Amino acid sequence: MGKIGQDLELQAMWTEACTGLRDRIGRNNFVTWIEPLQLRGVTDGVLRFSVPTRFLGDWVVRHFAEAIVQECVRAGAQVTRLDVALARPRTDADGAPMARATPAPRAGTGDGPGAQVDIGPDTPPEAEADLPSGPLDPRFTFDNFVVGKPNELAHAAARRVAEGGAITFNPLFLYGGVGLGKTHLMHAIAWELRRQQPGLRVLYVSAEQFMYRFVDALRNKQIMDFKQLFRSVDVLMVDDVQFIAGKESTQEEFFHTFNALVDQRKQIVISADRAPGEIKDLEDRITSRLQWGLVVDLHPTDYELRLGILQTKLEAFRAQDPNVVVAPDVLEFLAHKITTNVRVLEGALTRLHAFASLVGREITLELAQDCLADILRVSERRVTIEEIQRKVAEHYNIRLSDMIGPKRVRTLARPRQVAMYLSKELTAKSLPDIGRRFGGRDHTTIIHGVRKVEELVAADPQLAEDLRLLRRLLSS
Ligand SMILES: Nc1ncnc2c1ncn2[C@@H]1O[C@H](COP(=O)(O)OP(=O)(O)OP(=O)(O)O)[C@@H](O)[C@H]1O
Repeated sequence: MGKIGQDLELQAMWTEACTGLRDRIGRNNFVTWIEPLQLRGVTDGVLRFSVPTRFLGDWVVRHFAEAIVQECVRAGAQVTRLDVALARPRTDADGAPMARATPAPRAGTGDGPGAQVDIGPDTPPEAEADLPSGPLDPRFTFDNFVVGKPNELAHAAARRVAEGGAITFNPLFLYGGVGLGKTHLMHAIAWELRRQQPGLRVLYVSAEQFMYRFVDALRNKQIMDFKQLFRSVDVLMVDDVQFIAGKESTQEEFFHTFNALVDQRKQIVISADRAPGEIKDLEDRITSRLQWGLVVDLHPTDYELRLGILQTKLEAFRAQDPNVVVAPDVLEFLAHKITTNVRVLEGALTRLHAFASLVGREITLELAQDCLADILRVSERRVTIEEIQRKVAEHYNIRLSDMIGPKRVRTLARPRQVAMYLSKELTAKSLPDIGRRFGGRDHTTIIHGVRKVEELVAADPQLAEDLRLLRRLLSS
């Protein structure tokens, strides 16, 4: 048979094998991994493919070699293994075989039939040379992280991951309200891993960056580079994962990235503002994967932790400028008053420090109250609906998801109404806003809930006591 006849026969065989492969490994895998392969020929029982990237070649050999060989045999080819080489410009215009890459072929790690990857000169791909990680804040280290009861478990888990030893949980999922130290802990892990193992490929991105890079890659037809980058890291850290909720393609890509890394036993660290099960519009399969490892909650700060953070910060300021003197009762006062989040607490101290440097005298309680009047005013009424829901759920021993969910049984409905009532009383949110935070309920449901509690409380001393206790907890 002439060359053209052989080429046609080869093409027909490959088309048939592809049909089998699509059924066997699923459309997504097929489009991602098999479509970019170019069958160059068959020599001595070896299927020879060219691949656009080294990563794709490695991946195909590791995951699909057996399937490819079997489907080709089924389609009539007499082959026992495959060989992939990086695509190179052809050596002449009429399609002579492409030049083989220079170094000796490396044995593939593939399962099943023998496979070889010939991946060209031994230059690291871009992903290995320079990982485009999101910027890490130099202040966000373990040394600067103050540990207290509300965050001790999250801190211990982060430390464990930062040791970089055998993976004990994957992923580590850190969640908590605004400004409670999630990003700080993520950066601390990345710093520590980089310090201890400089060769480790640690990639930290916010979920937003993940999405924009994905969209960019799609637009610029560089999706394989994108996959290569995210699947070739040793540790992947994604901050604020709730951002991808409702964004279908990004979720899909995140899902595959996640699976690929877990398959390779690479560590993943995720943060979010709430527990996996409470992130609305996140696909179930992602929610369940996020729960595979260790899910840890950063609780709202308590007085002792806030005081500890203030003392640590003040020490840092004083190391730079020993003339700054802040009376001890000022820190206690701030730790009592500013309960919203650590970011606000830090902001208050920074302002005091700037003020003290300017006026050149000790910061007394009076001066602090003056200087921080606006922050203190806001703090006094800054309780969030999420905090209220969490505290009320804890108090009545129900799950937070049930507080927001649709079930109407009395044991859930009453705590829900209490939380609605407190949300109305302690926050400045409108009724429709509150409704949205309670699983998208209508504002009339909130009015009903508030009235119900008002009605009951007059006759039910236990409920009155519950409300008193909850108010105290929420304002401390
Ligand atoms: N335990 C802590 N010790 C020292 N600093 C802390 C601690 N917790 C939080 N901070 C500081 O509070 C600020 C806010 O923390 P961070 O940015 O980590 O919050 P976050 O939980 O990621 O919030 P967001 O949801 O807004 O992203 C940072 O400056 C961080 O250093």
